[in-house]
Formats: sequence, structure tokens, C-alpha cells
Amino acid sequence: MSSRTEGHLEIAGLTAGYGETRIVEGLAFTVPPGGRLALLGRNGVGKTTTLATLVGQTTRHAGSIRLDGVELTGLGAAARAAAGLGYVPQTRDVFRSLTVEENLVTGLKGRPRTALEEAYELFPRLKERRRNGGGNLSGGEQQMLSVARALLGRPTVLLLDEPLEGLAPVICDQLMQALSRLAVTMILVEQQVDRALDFADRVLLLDRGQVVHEGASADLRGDHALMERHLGVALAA
Ligand SMILES: Nc1ncnc2c1ncn2[C@@H]1O[C@H](COP(=O)(O)OP(=O)(O)OP(=O)(O)O)[C@@H](O)[C@H]1O
Repeated sequence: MSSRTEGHLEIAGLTAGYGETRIVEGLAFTVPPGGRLALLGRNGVGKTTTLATLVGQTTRHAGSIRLDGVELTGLGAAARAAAGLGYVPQTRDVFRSLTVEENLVTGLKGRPRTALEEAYELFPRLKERRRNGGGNLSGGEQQMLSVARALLGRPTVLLLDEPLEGLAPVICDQLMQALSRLAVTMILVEQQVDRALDFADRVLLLDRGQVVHEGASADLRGDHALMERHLGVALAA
């Protein structure tokens, strides 16, 4: 777990995509240590591409990604993880043929097995199911496992791509509560706008690969016109 002096993410002029195709253009934003940023926008605007670009899984055409002053763009995915980036992809990185505990062990990155207790403390359900196969878990359990595994690597920045997708409301509550207790810097991509705004202190709105709004979550919640325009929703104030 990071202290509040780590996990300062600074993105500038970031243009990236897949091969020659540019999906996000000139992204610029910062997240301070311990900050929580919601990355919102309609389907296909480039939210997943943004997170994938931060961890080095796309083609970067321009721009910089600095974590605690260290430039990450020259580094591969493994080195970025070692530098502090934790990633929970939309696909939920669970090895179906491994048990829950074996899945967690793959996240230890050289730490002793006793560190697994951190995961079990965060999600007691995983301890109950530690001998179960990853493929036999419910959606919520898979998501807990994916988050817990990323955290065992002690990231200073955690990137979460639609962690609530397909989960029952009560499981969403549990997961968001667990995430709220973490001190790490987080970027949350989420379709459940209400929950994302509750969770995050700041919000970045993307439209067609570009940042169209950045501000405090509370301010966006009150701006119905902006929400309608870029998200197609309006929340009760
Ligand atoms: N591997 C890929 N190769 C080529 N194009 C891709 C690839 N992945 C995504 N795209 C394209 O990039 C664009 C942005 O996709 P992305 O998944 O980043 O959007 P998103 O905002 O996360 O959408 P959603 O909310 O639906 O998950 C889309 O037009 C998509 O078709």
C-alpha cells in the first residue's frame, strides 16, 4: 500500500491507438497521490484505450506518462507494473484453471505468501473460496480476485476498467466499499455514473478520444446539460 506521497500521475499530450489508428488525442490530466479520478464517456470514446495506453498495451504516437516524476513511455508493460501501475482490465484477469489462491500467488511478485492475508482481509469471501477454481467463481468473486491480485503487487496507482459490469447491486456496494478503503491513487472507468461520481473526487469526460471536461465530481453531478451531452444521462441532484 502506498503512502500519500506516492502515486502522482501526470499525463501530457498523449495520443495513442492501435497501429496507425489514433483513438485518443492529446490527453492531458493529472491525478495527485491518493486521488480518485472517474473516467467517463459514452461507449467507444476511448476509455479502455486510455487505460491500456497507460499500461503500455497500445501504440503510443505522442505524449508522456509520468509516475512520481518517472517517465513510463519508454518502458514495457512489466516495467510499468514494477514502477507502480496496477491494472484490472475489463476482462477480469482471472486464470480459470488455477484456484483462487494460486491466482493470488501470481500477483505476489516475489513477496512472501503471508502477504496473501492482505487480500483475504480486503475480501473475506476470497478466503472462503481459496481452494475453488477461478473458473467456478461468480462474477463478483472474479472481480474481487482480479482487484486483490493487482493490489498484491503493491501498486501506487490502480486502474480499474468497469469493475461493476454485470454485478448485482449488493456486490457493487461491497466492491466499492472495499475500494474506498484503499489509499492508492485510482482511475475508475465505469458505466454506472452515479456510483463513479460517488467514488471519485474528480472526473474526466471523454468524447471521441478527447477530454471534453474535467472537474470536481460534485460539480458534474449538478450539470445536467453536460451530463446529457456527453453521457446521455442526467442524475437526480
Ligand atoms: N484492439 C483494438 N484494435 C483496433 N481498434 C480497437 C481495439 N480496441 C478498441 N478499438 C477501437 O477503439 C475505439 C475506442 O474503444 P475503447 O474500448 O477504448 O472505448 P471505451 O470508451 O472503453 O468503450 P466501452 O465503454 O464500450 O468499453 C473503438 O472505436 C474501438 O472499436
